[in-house]
Amino acid sequence: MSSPRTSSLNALGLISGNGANPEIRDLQVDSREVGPGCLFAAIPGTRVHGAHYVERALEDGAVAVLTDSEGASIAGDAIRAAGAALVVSDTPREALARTAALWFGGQPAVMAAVTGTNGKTSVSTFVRQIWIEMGHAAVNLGTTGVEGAWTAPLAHTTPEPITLHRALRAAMDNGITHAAMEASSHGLDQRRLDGVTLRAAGFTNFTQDHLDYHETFDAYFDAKAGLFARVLSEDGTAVINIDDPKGVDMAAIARARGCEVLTVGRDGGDLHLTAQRFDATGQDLRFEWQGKAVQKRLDLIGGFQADNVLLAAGLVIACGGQPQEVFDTLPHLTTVRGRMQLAATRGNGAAVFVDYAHTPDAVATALSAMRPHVMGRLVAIVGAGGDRDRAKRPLMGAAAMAHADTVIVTDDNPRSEDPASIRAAVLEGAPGAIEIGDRAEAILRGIDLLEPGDALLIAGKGHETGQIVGSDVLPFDDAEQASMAVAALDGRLA
Ligand SMILES: CC(=O)N[C@H]1[C@@H](OP(=O)(O)OP(=O)(O)OC[C@H]2O[C@@H](n3ccc(=O)[nH]c3=O)[C@H](O)[C@@H]2O)O[C@H](CO)[C@@H](O)[C@@H]1O[C@H](C)C(=O)N[C@@H](C)C(=O)N[C@H](CCC(=O)O)C(=O)O
Ligand SMILES: Nc1ncnc2c1ncn2[C@@H]1O[C@H](COP(=O)(O)OP(=O)(O)OP(=O)(O)O)[C@@H](O)[C@H]1O
Ligand SMILES: N[C@H](CCC[C@H](N)C(=O)O)C(=O)O
Ligand SMILES: [Mg+2]
Repeated sequence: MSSPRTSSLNALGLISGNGANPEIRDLQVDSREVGPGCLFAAIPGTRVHGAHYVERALEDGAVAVLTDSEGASIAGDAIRAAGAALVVSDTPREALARTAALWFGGQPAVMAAVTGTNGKTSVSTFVRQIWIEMGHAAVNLGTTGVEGAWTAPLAHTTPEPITLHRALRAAMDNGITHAAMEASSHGLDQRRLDGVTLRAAGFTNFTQDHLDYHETFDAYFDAKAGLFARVLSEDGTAVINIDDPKGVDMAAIARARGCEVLTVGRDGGDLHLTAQRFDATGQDLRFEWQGKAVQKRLDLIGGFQADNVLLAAGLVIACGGQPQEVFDTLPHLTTVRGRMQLAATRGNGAAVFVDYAHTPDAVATALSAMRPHVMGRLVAIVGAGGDRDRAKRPLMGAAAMAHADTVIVTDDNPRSEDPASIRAAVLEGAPGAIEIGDRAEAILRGIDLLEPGDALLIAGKGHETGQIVGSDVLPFDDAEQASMAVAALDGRLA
């Protein structure tokens, strides 16, 4: 991966209060990673101010520190005593994002980002699939890592700017011309993608999640709105699901800045879904593009995937794709890993799906989306993550009870919390549900319940390959467990 080996502080757009302009050899946001010639970004965190680690960074060779006024008052003396440069910014996270963009000096030429409570991974994956079908070298970047014509693992949905721009530069160096990325609310709030140049930005929907971090719905909305109010430039296009009332607000925010807006929806819009017909393997869609009817096959389970696919098509069009060519790719789209993924089928024909629903709205959406594809009973396995929004737990239980015939409550990444108390919170909203803490056993029991025509949705972990208990990550893959359970049960019955 190529990036500049050195740059001066000023060439990175940063000015030191003492006029120093040292040669910069690396950027770091964590003092533990700092080495000689490094610019250390000492930013205020949720637990501690990074400025408390400046002395350690200076000892390890930092030659410049980017921070805010609070950081300057904590560490200014040490920085001056070491003769290092001190750059003070009111918005140090944004300054870091712009510095990282300049440092790595390149990204795929055509980029789109998508935000919303649910559907970001799905939409960005469909955008990538459409681009690839159209012959472009494309990737999507987010919860499932960098996927497509070039791949790399990522630890976060929207990585912090240094990791993000390193990945974008590496993608570009590997010939990638098109990239679709997820903009998480944490990422937007922390300005992680403020250095990315976007042709288009998309909005899926807005419901409850992450209130542990944002605290109020207003703060959560404002974080997401940052994509249209700040990150998308004025010559970019906002592609908005206007069925969600918050989409109408997002469109107004984008329009007020002079951005073009392309609307998508069932109630109307430039790209307007007018009819859907479901069968066992997918659905037929009828939609209108600027008033002209189009009909296409979609080999995807779940009515909501049509909303995601049309939003993706809108983003590709907003990035310059020719609409008819874009629509012709839709029958070739394939399941997004861990999203309404058919994981196994029992000998009696009953189907087992794995899905990443981990919010109340997603649980309701995923289960109700399965109904038209299922003739018999619908069984759901749900759980909620530890160290995450506690308020969503009973609501997830209630959503499962409202939309499935049988509900099993199990564990999903308890992290540092007591798994039994997380289950108890989910069960508050799901009285009468079956409680089975061990996820493998829950899957086995769920599959054992299936009769001909029934279906099971295993919600919450999707593509994940581990169960996080304490600080350990124990190997666990819902799809693999489902296949093993089907083999064990049908083998026994045969
Ligand atoms: C809650 C949250 O988002 N935290 C992010 C935040 O860390 P923080 O504010 O808690 O950091 P802190 O511990 O207070 O430390 C403050 C600063 O001191 C620095 N430090 C700390 C210790 C040390 O020894 N030396 C040092 O320099 C830290 O690097 C940090 O810059 O800033 C850090 C640096 O940018 C991020 O790495 C970190 O993400 C953590 C790892 C995280 O897990 N975030 C999750 C919740 C997240 O972002 N998830 C979203 C959404 C997922 C979804 O949509 O479902 C995602 O985009 O992945
Ligand atoms: N348009 C949608 N409306 C409602 N629910 C959806 C929609 N798209 C996906 N979902 C549900 O949300 C789950 C997660 O989807 P996806 O991974 O695409 O969302 P995400 O926004 O990327 O999530 P994360 O915040 O974890 O990154 C899916 O498995 C499905 O259950
Ligand atoms: N990436 C999201 C979703 C995780 C889904 C679920 N498996 C959980 O652990 O809560 C998060 O970290 O909140
Ligand atoms: Mg995602």
